[in-house]
Amino acid sequence: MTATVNVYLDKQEYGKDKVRLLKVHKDTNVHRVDDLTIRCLLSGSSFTTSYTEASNKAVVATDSIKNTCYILAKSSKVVDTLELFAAELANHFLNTYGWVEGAHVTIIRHRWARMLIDGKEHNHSFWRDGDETRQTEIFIKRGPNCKGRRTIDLKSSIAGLLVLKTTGSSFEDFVRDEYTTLPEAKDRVLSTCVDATWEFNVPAVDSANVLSTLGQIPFNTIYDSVRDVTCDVFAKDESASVQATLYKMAAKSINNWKWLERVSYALPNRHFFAVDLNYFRGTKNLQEHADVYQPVADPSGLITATVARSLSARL
Ligand SMILES: O=c1[nH]c(=O)c2[nH]c(=O)[nH]c2[nH]1
Repeated sequence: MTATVNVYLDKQEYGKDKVRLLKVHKDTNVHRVDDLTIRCLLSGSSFTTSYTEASNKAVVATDSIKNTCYILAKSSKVVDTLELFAAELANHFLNTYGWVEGAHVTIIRHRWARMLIDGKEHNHSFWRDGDETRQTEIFIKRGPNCKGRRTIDLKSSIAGLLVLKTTGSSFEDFVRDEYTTLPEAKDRVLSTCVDATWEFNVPAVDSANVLSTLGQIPFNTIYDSVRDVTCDVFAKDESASVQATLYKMAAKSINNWKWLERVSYALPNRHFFAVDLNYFRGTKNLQEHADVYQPVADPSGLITATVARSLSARL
């Protein structure tokens, strides 16, 4: 006889993923678009029996969750501010279904840049100018003791911003031992695909005040600013390493915005190695002679860090 192992449901969340939606803002004849991919996940102890006892009594169908995304996109005035639209969605599920304890919404916004036609920005034609996306993730929970309170975890990010600089980057003075083959580089190509995430400091609020509290945060300006800082520091820093440049980027955005608690970066170091052409008539292409490089897709370095506001800076 096999012994029965005691198990329990440790965690659960369910909902709809990859809800695709294009909102066209037609308030003037200069149309704007928000091309979104949405994930809405619900959680709470009432859903336990759907896993453990095959009871669907509490289950809001994921199909209804998908429909809700479209219905709110129709009525919402804030689709163009991802954080607020995500909050509207999460709030809707908590307000509509009293047994939902947590609503977790992630939205990805895909890029559409306005076309330049005859030298002018076109009113209603767009092109995809890169794979970079803007994202936000909000998790609103009913207060554990006070059901009318809401705690809000909110972070936003830029993913897939591909950048490259051809000088102003070195990597020297690292550990040299029997495992080392990498030469010191006084001047190298630096390229990375930026993932940057900034976490907001949002106080717990009454359910009625979720949207008005969040409405005070200039989310779109913060997004533009973090993106600008990322590019500005990348371009201007005389980089000693990806680590050192990353830290400057993150620290600058925390300094710029009182709302930001933590800023994280994940920066793959997409290597470009100077090709040794010495075999061909002694051609010089290493160190200060380098101008022909081989991009190496794999493996890449991966440098990650989170920089947080220190307690003294909060006072
Ligand atoms: O900026 C860098 N950081 C590293 O840790 C590292 N390691 C390496 O091989 N090249 C680099 N570059």
